[in-house]
Amino acid sequence: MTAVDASESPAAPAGARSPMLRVEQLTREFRVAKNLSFPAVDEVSFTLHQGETLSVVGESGCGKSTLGRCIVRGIESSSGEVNYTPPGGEEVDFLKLKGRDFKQVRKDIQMIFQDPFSSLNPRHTVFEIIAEPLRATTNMSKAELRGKVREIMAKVGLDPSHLRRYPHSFSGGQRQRIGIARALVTNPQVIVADEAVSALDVSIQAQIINLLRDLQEELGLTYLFIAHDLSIVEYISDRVAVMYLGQIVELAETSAIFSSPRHPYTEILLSAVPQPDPDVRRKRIVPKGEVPSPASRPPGCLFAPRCHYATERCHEERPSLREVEEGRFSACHYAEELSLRGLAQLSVTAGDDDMEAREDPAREAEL
Ligand SMILES: Nc1ncnc2c1ncn2[C@@H]1O[C@H](COP(=O)(O)OP(=O)(O)OP(=O)(O)O)[C@@H](O)[C@H]1O
Repeated sequence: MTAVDASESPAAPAGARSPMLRVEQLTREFRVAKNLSFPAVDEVSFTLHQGETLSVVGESGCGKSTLGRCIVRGIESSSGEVNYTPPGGEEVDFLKLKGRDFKQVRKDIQMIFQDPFSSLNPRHTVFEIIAEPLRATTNMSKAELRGKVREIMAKVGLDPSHLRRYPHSFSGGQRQRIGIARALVTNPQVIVADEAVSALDVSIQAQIINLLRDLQEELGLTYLFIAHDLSIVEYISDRVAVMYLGQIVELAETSAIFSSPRHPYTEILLSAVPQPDPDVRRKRIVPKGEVPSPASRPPGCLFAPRCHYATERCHEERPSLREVEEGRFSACHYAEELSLRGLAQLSVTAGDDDMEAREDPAREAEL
């Protein structure tokens, strides 16, 4: 388990914006057999600041969606806190709220889902879909609801006169705009966007990403952006959290993550990102072995069985997520040594041999 003291919860560097969502030791276990459960989200702690975009990345199954759904209370958490500070208000633990207090904060924390095809009820009109969160959290009259829905449709680039249409008459991009309108209709502060563009064509992805950025600027939104496309993440994020087997293994500002990762898993993820410059290509680092089953977790560092740099210590002692530099957090015993290498040293010009890192004796000797 990652042991993160609440006082060292990963936060942005000093001078950054005020904390809006403080996630503390959030855990969600799933039962896979009668006496066997595993933490899909494992004592995750981080702070989301007002107006920032924090992206959560990691390979399929690492717990990104479960984390997002726990934060918006789409599913119950097993333990932990989601402390929310409304603008000008007092911090509350969203997970503990009930009744009117719950509804009040529910309006402020909304989610955009991945698939605009399956997440919209095909039997409901656009009006019914977008108005639903308002119906659940307010007592607005039908006329008020209609006015609000029209207003938000226009804001996300939909024609307000289409509010009686059904989802099937819209394209993928337009459907995602409907999903965004539904998330925005309650005037939220925090949006959890779970793979919000990955089901869309590339040209449409750019439009939706730019819409999200424009809305953030106009409305002062705070985003938790769950994604696996690192090119989009680099473009959209202020900070990036890297997840592996339910835990955050690295968290830092975007430029720091992309220029000099401080965790071997981040290094591997980045080595797979296509380079825009055809004369420069990165060595693709191939992790050892398979992703371990989430239910059979190794005793030491969770990544050690696949890590090219793992030592005996890594197999025995679980590293906690610690601040290795101001605003930079890594759960690697050797994070400081990694900083000396980083991906800059892995860049090679086209034509060089594309070796796996484990075959490079010089790299192995560095540890
Ligand atoms: N309802 C469930 N019951 C049991 N296990 C689940 C359930 N939902 C998710 N899991 C498991 O929890 C782990 C995390 O899943 P999750 O969907 O959060 O990962 P992810 O990183 O979002 O993956 P993807 O990018 O593929 O959506 C996986 O091992 C998944 O199989």
